[in-house]
Amino acid sequence: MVLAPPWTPVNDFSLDGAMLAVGFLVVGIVASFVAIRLQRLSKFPPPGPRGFKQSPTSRSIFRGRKDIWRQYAEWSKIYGPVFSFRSHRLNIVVLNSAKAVHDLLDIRAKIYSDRPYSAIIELTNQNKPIGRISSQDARFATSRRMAHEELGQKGTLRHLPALERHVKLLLKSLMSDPKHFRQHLRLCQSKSIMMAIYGYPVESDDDPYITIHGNWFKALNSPFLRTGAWFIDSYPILRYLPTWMLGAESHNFITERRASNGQMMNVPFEWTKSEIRAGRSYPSFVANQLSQDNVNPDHEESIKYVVGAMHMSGVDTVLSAMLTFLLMMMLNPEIQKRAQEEVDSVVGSDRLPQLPDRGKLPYVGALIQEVLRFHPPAPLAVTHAVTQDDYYEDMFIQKGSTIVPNVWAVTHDESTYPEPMKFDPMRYLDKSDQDVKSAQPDPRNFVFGFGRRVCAGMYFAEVTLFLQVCSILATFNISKEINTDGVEIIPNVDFTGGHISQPEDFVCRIVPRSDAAVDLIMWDP
Ligand code: HEM
Repeated sequence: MVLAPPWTPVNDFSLDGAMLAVGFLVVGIVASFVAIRLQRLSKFPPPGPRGFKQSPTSRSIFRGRKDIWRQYAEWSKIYGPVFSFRSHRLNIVVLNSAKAVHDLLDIRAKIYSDRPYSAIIELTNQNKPIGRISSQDARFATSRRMAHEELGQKGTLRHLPALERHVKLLLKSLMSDPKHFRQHLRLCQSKSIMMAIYGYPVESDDDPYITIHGNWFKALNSPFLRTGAWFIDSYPILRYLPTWMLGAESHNFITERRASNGQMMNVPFEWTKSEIRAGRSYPSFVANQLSQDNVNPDHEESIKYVVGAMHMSGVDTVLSAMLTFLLMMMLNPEIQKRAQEEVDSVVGSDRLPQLPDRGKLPYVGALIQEVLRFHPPAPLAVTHAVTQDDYYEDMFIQKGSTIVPNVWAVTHDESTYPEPMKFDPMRYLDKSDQDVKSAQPDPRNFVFGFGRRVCAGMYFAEVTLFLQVCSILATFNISKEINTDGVEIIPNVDFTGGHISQPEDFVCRIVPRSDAAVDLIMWDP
């Protein structure tokens, strides 16, 4: 006799079915729970100061601390080289190491070369110049090509005689009125930029274009324009409200900034057009581009926004490096002397340095690299944005995140640049033939930005820097100023905040090196 198992149900089929269904349900619930957990786990953003939201405290960080790059570098010691935080709805990812900036902004440039959308930038009409347009906009590639054509290596060389003339005038001003070196350096760079891009001859500090640019720059560096500082960048719908509803301070800022951007873009551009119509134009960037066939209104607008960005970016960046150069020469007389000896041995004393000397002056080249490393003119470069979801070392970086390259942290990373606060051009020179690897990475790979957004005026910047630095070394000694008690004034090594950071005001003595140097400065061929 075969006994049925005691647990055999009367109705086999329905009980099995019910149990199976319950089983599937349980497995399904567990599986989806695990899947959701796994997905959440795998979508962990880079670590960072969580709960750091836009609050009165964070507002003071964004708007208060001037050297925010140092704040970020301190956070990177806690959270790692890639950290993130939120400001309202903005995801902000800060990159603090050479590896991270290279891996993401150079190697993955295809998706990391956009600019973050910003309602405040749009409201202030700053969204059209090349520095702000999206990498996905059709005008981006043509604008970059145009900039390369006009102020790349070949294009810059066309302006060399004008650049040398402006440096000569700079030397004359430094000799006759050394105390106002900041104004003279600024004027020299403004002359060079305005001539190269608009063909406009800036005559003096009182020139109306110098004033327009000066006002524009002050606002650029205002804490108002710091990444994450604006509530409406997180809630762009608010940009449709009348601006007075954002408060009097914001309303005034937006109104003034809009007018200032308009002036920067339109006034010099219209001046060049009128010169062309009158048949008198220097072969500037604008004149060259407008003289091409088939320039339609769209193309004309692109030209206007490329040169506008070059004007905006090209003056105070170089000025920053030149001021850091003077400060470092004053504080490091032995480095100054060594550089002067190199210039003397290559250039001699009967002419000023010229561009072809550059390759024969390795120490001066290294000195300029060290100036750029010691204080990058744009310590946080310009923010990028990522155009699709991405992972980096298991961290999830959400599409649209704002990416902040902390250039200052990279150039002050002890593992790459030992004793980062020491000014030492020898970092880039091989100490001996056997010790080739001792040379540290060229900071120009970081300070001029990354990937498809790398500085569009890099070559022009390097040429103007070389001519100014080298000509000053050839003709002047820079030393500490003496106060009325006969005591040397030791300057603070301190820098302004903002997108483009420069040494805070300081004093120094700038004296011609010899009678021969005076003759050289005064001699007009
Ligand atoms: C020492 C001098 C300079 C430094 C350190 C510097 C640095 C930079 C940096 C960090 C960026 C952002 C790159 C990025 O987003 O990754 C940039 C962009 C730019 N720079 Fe420079 N710059 C200098 C001089 C100049 C000069 C002289 C010009 C013009 C003649 C210029 C024109 C531009 C333009 C147009 C952009 C925007 C490029 C874009 O968004 O596609 N810069 N620069």
